[in-house]
Amino acid sequence: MSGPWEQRMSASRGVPYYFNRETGESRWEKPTTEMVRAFHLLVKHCGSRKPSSWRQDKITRTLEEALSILQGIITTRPLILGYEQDIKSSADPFARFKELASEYSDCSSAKQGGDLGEFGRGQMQKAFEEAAFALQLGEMSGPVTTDSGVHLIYRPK
Ligand SMILES: Cn1nc(-c2ccccc2)cc1C(=O)N[C@H](Cc1nc2ccccc2[nH]1)C(=O)O
Repeated sequence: MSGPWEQRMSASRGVPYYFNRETGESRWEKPTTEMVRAFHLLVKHCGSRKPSSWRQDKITRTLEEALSILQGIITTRPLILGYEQDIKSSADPFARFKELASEYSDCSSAKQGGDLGEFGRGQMQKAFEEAAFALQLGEMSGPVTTDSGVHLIYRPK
């Protein structure tokens, strides 16, 4: 069984149950092992769960500023377009996404272009998981907010 789930035997009932070693969750029904591969660009803010990153020791921007940087209203870059518009108007959106994630994402996955690899349900923060699983292949999300900050998510073809 791939992903964080493992099958265990219930001593009291004498039947198998499923334990998620990442979240500590147990359930009787066998979890679907649907997995997705996603990349993301994270802009943290002062209220983020961990308001620091490889880019900035102490992140002080507000949530509003993080959102507008992601959507391109206030940009700290020479380009007039924000990240989201920039990627959408690019000849190769996925290549552009990885370039911007490598340079601007506040997640340590920036080192590999924002690649989070494959993950199943129950591994990422719920809002991120729902958005990632709802994307079609080759599609990018709009801004997705989690406790970590504001994300753009890309599901490669
Ligand atoms: C979930 N994850 N994978 C990596 C990662 C993956 C591949 C290579 C290096 C790091 C980093 C992280 C991570 O939680 N990073 C956090 C920020 C963050 N919070 C997230 C919430 C949901 C999905 C991705 C997220 N990344 C941090 O650096 O403060």
